[in-house]
Amino acid sequence: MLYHVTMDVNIPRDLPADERADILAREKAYSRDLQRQGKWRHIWRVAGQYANVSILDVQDNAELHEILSGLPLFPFMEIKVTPLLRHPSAIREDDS
Ligand SMILES: O=C(O)C[C@H]1C=CC(=O)O1
Repeated sequence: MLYHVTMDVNIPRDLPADERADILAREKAYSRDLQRQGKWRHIWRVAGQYANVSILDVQDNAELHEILSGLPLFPFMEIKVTPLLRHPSAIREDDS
């Protein structure tokens, strides 16, 4: 199943710099691993915001929840999920 996910990040200003750097490094590795697996298909920065728009391709709601709640930045994110399905007018065969 495909999901459109928006992640707004809000890291507290008083988080120690080394802790922040550690979380960001773990977040990057976690996200890249899922991209290599094909589960995190797209990630885009939202211009002018510390936020991203992503497309995830996972088995079901339970797997999506497991992945999102495992994000190192999860405690500092507001996440919105929209489930997607193929549009009847879509012409790309390799995109569902
Ligand atoms: O920077 C972000 O948008 C938050 C987060 C999501 C993946 C990643 O590497 O960082």
